[in-house]
Amino acid sequence: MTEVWTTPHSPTPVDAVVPLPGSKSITARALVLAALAEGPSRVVRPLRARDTELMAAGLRALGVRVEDDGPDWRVTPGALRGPAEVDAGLAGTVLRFLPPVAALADGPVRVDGDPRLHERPNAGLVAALRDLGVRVDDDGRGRAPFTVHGTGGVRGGAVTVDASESSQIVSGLLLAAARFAGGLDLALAGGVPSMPHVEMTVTALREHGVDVVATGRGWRVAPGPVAARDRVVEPDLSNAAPFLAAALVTGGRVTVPDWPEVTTQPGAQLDRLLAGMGADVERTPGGLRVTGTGRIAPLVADLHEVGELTPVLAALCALADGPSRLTGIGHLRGHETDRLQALDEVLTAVGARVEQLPDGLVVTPGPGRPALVDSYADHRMVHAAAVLGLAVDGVRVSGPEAVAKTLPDFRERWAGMLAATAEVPS
Ligand SMILES: O=C(O)C1=C[C@@H](OP(=O)(O)O)[C@@H](O)[C@H](O)C1
Ligand SMILES: C=C(OP(=O)(O)O)C(=O)O
Repeated sequence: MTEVWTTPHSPTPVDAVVPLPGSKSITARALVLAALAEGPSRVVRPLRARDTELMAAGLRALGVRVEDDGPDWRVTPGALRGPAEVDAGLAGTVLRFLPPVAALADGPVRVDGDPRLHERPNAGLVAALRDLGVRVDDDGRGRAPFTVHGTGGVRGGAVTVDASESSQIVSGLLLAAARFAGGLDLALAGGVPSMPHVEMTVTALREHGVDVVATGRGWRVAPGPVAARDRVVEPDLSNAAPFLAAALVTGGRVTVPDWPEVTTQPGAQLDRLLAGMGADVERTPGGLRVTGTGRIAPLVADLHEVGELTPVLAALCALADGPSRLTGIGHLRGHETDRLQALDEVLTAVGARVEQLPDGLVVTPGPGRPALVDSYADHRMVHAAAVLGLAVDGVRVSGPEAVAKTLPDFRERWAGMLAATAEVPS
């Protein structure tokens, strides 16, 4: 039977400190680079959630030792081997980061996952691997399931890549590129969304001693060793979005500790975006503090670079005091679900008016009404429903367990944030 979560309604202002576990994106890169490195290393304070556990399991299937060390991971690289099966679940990171690693293995590696994974775009990655001399058997559209026929090495060299549907195609190729015989000279065939995530990849590579330069057309990675390096993972700033949004919705205050001073995480842009929607945003010694002012201003923004923040921002837009326009996010149709369609359905169900654009959404708030909405197996749609439920009594969401993808105890943390509110003396 499908589980249904009645999201808590909170007419009182929240006042909470909400620590968050590690970044999904940084954990994924740390695991892959540790697996390709010259020697053993540790990933400290990694995210332990479905996506990152699948990444660890996928690397183990390829012959890498990834062992628990308390909450941390100890990674010992080994000869990459096939035949192997990689379960990518619904993780774009596993789908796009492991095939280039699999190409270095000495046998066939089959990549499969959830039914929705079969719909996630990947043609640019498969075409690039083929251009680099790797044999890949696929459905003709580059989508999972497919088999990468590793031969123990990749020629590498120059390649032009279509990454217009996902930046992860670029990141996946760059992460493994130092281990290609000729390195990689990657030129983009067109635009690429989520540039901060590509910068995160480039930064991580440099931290592992890899020589990577921007060329104007793309990036060039020199062949060479990947240095082993212990890495401490920053908190996941994208997962901070619903909690910080709660401060705006309730006119309260939420602090996320350990907010990094400098980071490539796209969630860092929440300070600017939430301030633009009317919040007071301060960096304090205790972390990033967002205080609601009682007003939620509409948002007109191009979210091309920070697409994964869209579900929570769109939920805020449905509660704002005027129409919002979010653009640059056509690629969200290929995320965990078609997020533009899903947001249209959910926001409409709770009373907003939504117009879908080819690359975005126009959201016009309306009187809130209770609704049963779907999670679409998408963690961030559950976050969006939770934000809506603070303001609109009676928002229920079916399939809330989707949060396991990046924040398995989301509901407990959400309840904890609201309980902290109740403890505040009046
Ligand atoms: O590299 C990464 O870790 C990610 C890149 C982005 O993917 P897209 O470029 O496909 O949007 C982002 O949405 C995803 O959540 C994580
Ligand atoms: C798009 C997302 O995930 P994935 O890494 O599976 O693409 C996301 O977490 O918002």
